Amino acid sequence: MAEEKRQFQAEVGKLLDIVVHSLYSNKEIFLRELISNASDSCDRLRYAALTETDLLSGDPDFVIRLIPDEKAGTLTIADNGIGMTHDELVANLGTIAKSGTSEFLSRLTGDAKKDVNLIGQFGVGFYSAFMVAEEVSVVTRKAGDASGWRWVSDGKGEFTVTEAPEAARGAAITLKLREAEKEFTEAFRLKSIVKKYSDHIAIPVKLKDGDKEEETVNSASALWTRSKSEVTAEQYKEFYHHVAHAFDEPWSTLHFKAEGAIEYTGLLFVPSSKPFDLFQPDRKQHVKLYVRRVFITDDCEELLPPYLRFVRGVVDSQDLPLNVSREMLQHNPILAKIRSGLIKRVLGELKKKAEDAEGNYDAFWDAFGAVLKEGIYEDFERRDEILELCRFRSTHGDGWTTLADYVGRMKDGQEAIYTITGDDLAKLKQSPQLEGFKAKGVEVLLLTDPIDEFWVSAIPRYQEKDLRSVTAAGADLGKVKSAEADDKKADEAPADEVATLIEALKLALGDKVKDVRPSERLTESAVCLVADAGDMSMHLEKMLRAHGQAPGDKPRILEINPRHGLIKGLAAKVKASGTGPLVEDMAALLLDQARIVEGEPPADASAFARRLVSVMELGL
Ligand SMILES: Nc1ncnc2c1ncn2[C@@H]1O[C@H](COP(=O)(O)OP(=O)(O)OP(=O)(O)O)[C@@H](O)[C@H]1O
Repeated sequence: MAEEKRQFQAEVGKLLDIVVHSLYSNKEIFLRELISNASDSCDRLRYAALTETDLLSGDPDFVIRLIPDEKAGTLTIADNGIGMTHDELVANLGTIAKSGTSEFLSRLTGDAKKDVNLIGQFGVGFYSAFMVAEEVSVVTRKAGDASGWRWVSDGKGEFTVTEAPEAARGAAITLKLREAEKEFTEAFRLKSIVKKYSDHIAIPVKLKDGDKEEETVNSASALWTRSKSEVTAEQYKEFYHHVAHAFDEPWSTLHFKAEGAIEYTGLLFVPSSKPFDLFQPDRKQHVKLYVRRVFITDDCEELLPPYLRFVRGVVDSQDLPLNVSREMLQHNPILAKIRSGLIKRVLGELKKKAEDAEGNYDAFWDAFGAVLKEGIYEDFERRDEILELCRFRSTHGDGWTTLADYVGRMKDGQEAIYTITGDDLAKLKQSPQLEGFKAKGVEVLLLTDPIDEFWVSAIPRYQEKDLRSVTAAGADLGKVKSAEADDKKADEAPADEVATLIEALKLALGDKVKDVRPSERLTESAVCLVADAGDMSMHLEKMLRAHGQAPGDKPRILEINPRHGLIKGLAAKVKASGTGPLVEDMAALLLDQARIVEGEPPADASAFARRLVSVMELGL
């Protein structure tokens, strides 16, 4: 077959451009990436060979070889792992299969300093070879195939693929080093890079230094099988980088051995920064499953629930059978026990860090709180435990609060834990719905994650206290004692005038509102909109509408503030001279204004403008 020329997918082109223009300050990490890929490839073949032993024929011992050639100025990283077919080669090294790639690339700014952090979260894997090489060739043969392929590229938009009958099983990546990067042929330099980043790789990494005997340059034992006292913080970190394809510091490292009826070892990490794909719809968990040190899968949903998908690492079971298939994993009682053991450990660790002043729990919460909160309504059994781990913004100061602290601050007569949902903290704080609560010193939780809408309505109670939205009708503020707020009663428009005004407003607004009623919650604003008990909250409706799935506009309840000058004036006017076009215009303006404060446009913008102008003219 003749040489086949192909273009990189546009996204790869863009990524390569950034890589080549050297965003990385430490280029040596290319070796970690390539060794990491080689080790994954051996892991996958080891697993495949459990059922198809022929795949290992003639070459049963896995090894990764580093072959520097000073004269030619090349470095080869060769493995005898699973290798790639022609189509896999084209797909794996010509496209990026990660979900969210385009979205990620669109976030790059072109400013090297900012982009380097983003790229760090994303990981460039194989493509990092182009940081040091002017040309990269990959010679590969898939285990079980008779013949192989050669892939060559200078990273400038195109690559070629030709048949390579001589290819050995696995993959050999040869880098033609740039003039300035020739140091990567020096044995001493390579050894120190392997020690630094790849010591924990469970497969031997061998280096041939000139005429000297080939030597193994890593420890080549699975890190999680070593005892804690033998592993340094640096080694844990490097292992985390390898297993998570991450670049940040782990926020927390859990290394443990469960013994008893079911035995397994775990080495788990909680990252310190958000991975770029945290909110992908698949909500996949990321802990790899091993059985007696043989890699089984990195796609085992049963291992951890979606609300712990920020956890990275490995679990190695003693008890599962080696030939465990995906179907067998599905309702496996051993796996179910491992899963609850892992959840317990992770939640226990979070609790410990939350109680430790030095634990930097706020940083964790900032990054992953929104994910953990999914557990409040998905893991009924551990709901209370998860709720205790949650942190909230509230009208009480600027920091985070726990629910327990909130309950401790509840006022005499306050029956419920009050919440308000929205998408912007600053705007929420200004919401007219909060006025009455602020006046009575009643604290309100300010919830701004999309997930909040769902769990708030799903959990009715915490410590025997109802959770109630301030925007829902019937938020019984009346029962909360407050001398200052009670004084304001005296300021209200007379009850009969208010009743007449309400009738006039109902008549003018018709079915645009579900009801009109006097408000207890307003102190400074004239009006606000609230959802009737049992109706969807306005914020949820807005969120659904943004996703094109909301039911039509539901009429809301318009609350009026009988203590507000405008309402008092309007009530007196209606009492004295009845309703008319001006009152109708004002009614419509009041409703539109309440909508605007909720972040919604007036129902009819031109009618709104016309009414506003005519009312303003009267004021002159
Ligand atoms: N030595 C190898 N042997 C077999 N397949 C390989 C090898 N190196 C890379 N691949 C294939 O190419 C794919 C892309 O590799 P690349 O390093 O870009 O990404 P990755 O390892 O999947 O993820 P990350 O970018 O997070 O490192 C791999 O998923 C794998 O399928």
